[in-house]
Amino acid sequence: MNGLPQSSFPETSRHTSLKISPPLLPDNALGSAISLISLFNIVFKKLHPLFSIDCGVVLIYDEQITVIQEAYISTYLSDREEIHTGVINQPSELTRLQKIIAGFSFPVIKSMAEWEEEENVNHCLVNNETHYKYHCYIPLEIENKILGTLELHNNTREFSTECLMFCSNIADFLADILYLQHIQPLKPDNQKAALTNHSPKLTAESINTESAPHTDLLLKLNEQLVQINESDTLDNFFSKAASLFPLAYKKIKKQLEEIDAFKTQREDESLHTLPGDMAPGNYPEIIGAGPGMKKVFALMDQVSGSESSVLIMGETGTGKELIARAIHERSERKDKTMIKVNCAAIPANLIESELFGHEKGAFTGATDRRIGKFELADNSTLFLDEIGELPLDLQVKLLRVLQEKEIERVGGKTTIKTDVRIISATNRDLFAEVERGNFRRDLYYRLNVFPINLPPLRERTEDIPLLAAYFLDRYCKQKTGFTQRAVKQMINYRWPGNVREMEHLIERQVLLSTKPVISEINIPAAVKTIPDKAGTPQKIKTIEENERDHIFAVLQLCKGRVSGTEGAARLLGVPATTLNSKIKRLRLNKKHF
Ligand SMILES: Nc1ncnc2c1ncn2[C@@H]1O[C@H](COP(=O)(O)OP(=O)(O)OP(=O)(O)O)[C@@H](O)[C@H]1O
Repeated sequence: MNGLPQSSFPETSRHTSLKISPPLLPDNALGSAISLISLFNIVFKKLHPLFSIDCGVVLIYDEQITVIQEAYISTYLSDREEIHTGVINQPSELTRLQKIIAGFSFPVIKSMAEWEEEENVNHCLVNNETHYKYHCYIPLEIENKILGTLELHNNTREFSTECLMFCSNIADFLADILYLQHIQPLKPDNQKAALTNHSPKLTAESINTESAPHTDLLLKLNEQLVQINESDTLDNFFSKAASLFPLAYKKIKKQLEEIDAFKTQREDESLHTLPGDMAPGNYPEIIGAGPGMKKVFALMDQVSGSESSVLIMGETGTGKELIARAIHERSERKDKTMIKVNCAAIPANLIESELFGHEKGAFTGATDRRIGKFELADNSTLFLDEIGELPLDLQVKLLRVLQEKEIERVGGKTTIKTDVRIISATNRDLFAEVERGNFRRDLYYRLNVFPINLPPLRERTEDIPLLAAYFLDRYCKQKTGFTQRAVKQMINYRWPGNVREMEHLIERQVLLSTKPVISEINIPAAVKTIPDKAGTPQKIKTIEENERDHIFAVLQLCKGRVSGTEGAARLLGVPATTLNSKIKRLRLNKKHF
């Protein structure tokens, strides 16, 4: 504002938070100054982070547009990260440049270069040493009458169409309020008509002045605003403003909501960055930095070096096997491979031979001697996965082996000494199974020397971004990351299949997404579940899924062999050709066995 005296820019308030500063009460107690500046501050604070506007000015002209009656200036001080607001309430005559600006009857964007070319001078604010490079002027207009101008100035960033659109709406609200406050007191009868005629958006009801002269409204406004103090929040301010200017408030609120929504959308589309202080600890292959996993890591530290039996409990896919392997690999037994038995995947009639081995001819089909998993795990660790599925008769045998530390092969006559450390895992509530009589109490206590509970993924959402980044890196080195939206989607999902489900989802997402950043996650629709024996919800599998899982388990047991006496076809009771075509149809891959 060239020509405005520097002394007429008193420093009124500094805003660093969402609190409203005490309202300025000028000598003439202009209610309008207070309300407009408060609104202007709020609006500018919202506009600044969104469009990087460095300076905003509201100029209010006199009736003839020859004098600036009032002006509010909000400047963003980047070095101090704060907004500084000034008010002018001494009328001053419009300069040549200001007359041009006041003559703009529609929004105008001008650069420093354009001003210099057209007027030989750039438009700059006298009290601000910055010569702004980009300018935007929006008339505050009601019914073709210019009441003032909303000016916006930027140092580095050009004004976008989006910004112009938003700010034009903001200018409309400011004009509404300006009009309301500067209207001359009218006779009550005329007032309603005048207000409705001038601005269809403002009704008599909106200012509730059916009989009172307009000055009453200003007094009321002043009274209310004086009550606004340091402790008032933005919401408080708005609820007070709402009672005074219901319609204008509604519009402004809508606009601010739109700005917020736009901001959220921009944030959602921005790249999610991981906090830097989440470096892996002792277990780089296990991702987790939240309190839940830290507790697990501390327990692992305590038990790894010992010989104690460990029972790992947790829902399916929470990483029980991963933890078991990590414990083994940090134990004295690490030089020998950990042996795994999945108690749920082996048919009941074969589990004994699987665990303890059999002699040749021990039963029909036992054409060779077979070494059991216990013998294989000698001087190593035996990982008994899904221990809750072990049939009761085998629970007795297992307990005896654990107590006596020796086994007998099925059909064998000699006992074999074994030195095996047991780590078992279950996704059932094993203690509840003991209470129900499905699991032997003595075996439970023998296995549960050192319990580790793995929290489900939905209870450690802080680990989700880390796990997502880890799997993205594993499945695709070319992709750079996820948007905030994608991370939010993952955090809000319940992950019934836990980390395994997440791993598969990201693997799939990598294939589906063509962009370098994964912007959206195809979260599965809610699946229906039925409780299993233990009451744990289980996904309802289709017949094909069930068939696939069963064939997969038997093939795993037979190490991928389909035909022959030790082949899966025989165990499943179908010809090898039938099994082969099923394997093909179900897209089972032999390389997995
Ligand atoms: N914290 C983790 N960090 C990295 N990968 C993990 C983590 N937890 C689980 N995974 C991965 O998720 C998948 C499932 O883990 P795992 O097989 O250990 O789960 P589980 O609890 O034993 O499952 P189930 O009960 O179904 O046998 C594996 O690929 C594993 O590597």
